[in-house]
Amino acid sequence: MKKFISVKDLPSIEKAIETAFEIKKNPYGFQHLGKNKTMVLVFFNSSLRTRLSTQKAAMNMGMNTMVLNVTEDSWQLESEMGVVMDGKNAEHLREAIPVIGRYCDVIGVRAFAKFEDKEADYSERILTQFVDYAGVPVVSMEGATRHPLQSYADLVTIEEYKKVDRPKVVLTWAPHPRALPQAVANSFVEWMRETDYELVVTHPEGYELAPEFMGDVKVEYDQKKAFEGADFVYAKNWASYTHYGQILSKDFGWTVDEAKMALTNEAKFMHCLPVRRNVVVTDGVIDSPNSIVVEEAYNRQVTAQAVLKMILEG
Ligand SMILES: NCCC[C@H](NC(=O)CCC(=O)O)C(=O)O
Ligand SMILES: NC(=O)OP(=O)(O)O
Repeated sequence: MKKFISVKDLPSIEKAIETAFEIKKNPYGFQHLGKNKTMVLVFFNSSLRTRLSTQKAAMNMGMNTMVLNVTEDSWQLESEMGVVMDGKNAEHLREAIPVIGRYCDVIGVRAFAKFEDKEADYSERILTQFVDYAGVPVVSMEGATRHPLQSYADLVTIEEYKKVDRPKVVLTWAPHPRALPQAVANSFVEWMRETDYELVVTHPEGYELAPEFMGDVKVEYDQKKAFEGADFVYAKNWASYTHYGQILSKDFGWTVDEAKMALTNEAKFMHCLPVRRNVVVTDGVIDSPNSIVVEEAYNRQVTAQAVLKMILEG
């Protein structure tokens, strides 16, 4: 595997699941692959899980890791081509990326949607430059439109907990005080479409995801109806795609609570984290035995390691 930006980069979904379970059983069995190799993790945005799980994954593979936080104490990096750089940005990605690439064997990069320009976000302006100029494989640690490491962990988590071959998986929008990217939701849909699960997406009107991600996936605007018989409930907030980056609703009627979970087939509750308690989900649901958010987060380490294995094997 030469890069990991979307589900399309995998050899196959079956092989990805198989590799993840192989790693989960034997996390230290592949250290020879990463010996004397280095991964640089570049963060344009905050992180807890991705930062730690990806570093741990690289270490388990025998690799060294370095982390670059593009924040106020590093050079601010320009991503737009052809600009007169007389503002705050001291260095262009066009130089910075190949320089980073010379210091390592794999680059991980996190660059969220900025919500300033839909075209810049949906063309993955930053991530694409990394892929084009790094000279080494690039792993997305959440781009503007996708979060493939998250979705891979979500898939493996569902595979571990499913009680039927074709579980009903519900992606539900939930309220949030801030405008969050569509990346986790887009990616979740993209990965679920590669399976034969029954996928239902529920959200208020105006929160439709980009058609290239949704395809013919069913939208059920009645959240309670969507929850009926669900085996997995995956909650996430995202800002509007059509009214790009706007918050159209903060309706707590969409919070995932015990009454709605009672409509499901004893569904497991999932969220990528970090989560706003009693806004996105009630304490009662996230603290219940059906909440699998911590194991889901642990699987971030497992699947990051599986990605590195597939990359290091070429
Ligand atoms: N990688 C997991 C989610 C990251 C990001 N969440 C956030 O920014 C939450 C921040 C807050 O709750 O203030 C998102 O939704 O894409
Ligand atoms: N789920 C996830 O990506 O978490 P972080 O934003 O903390 O990395």
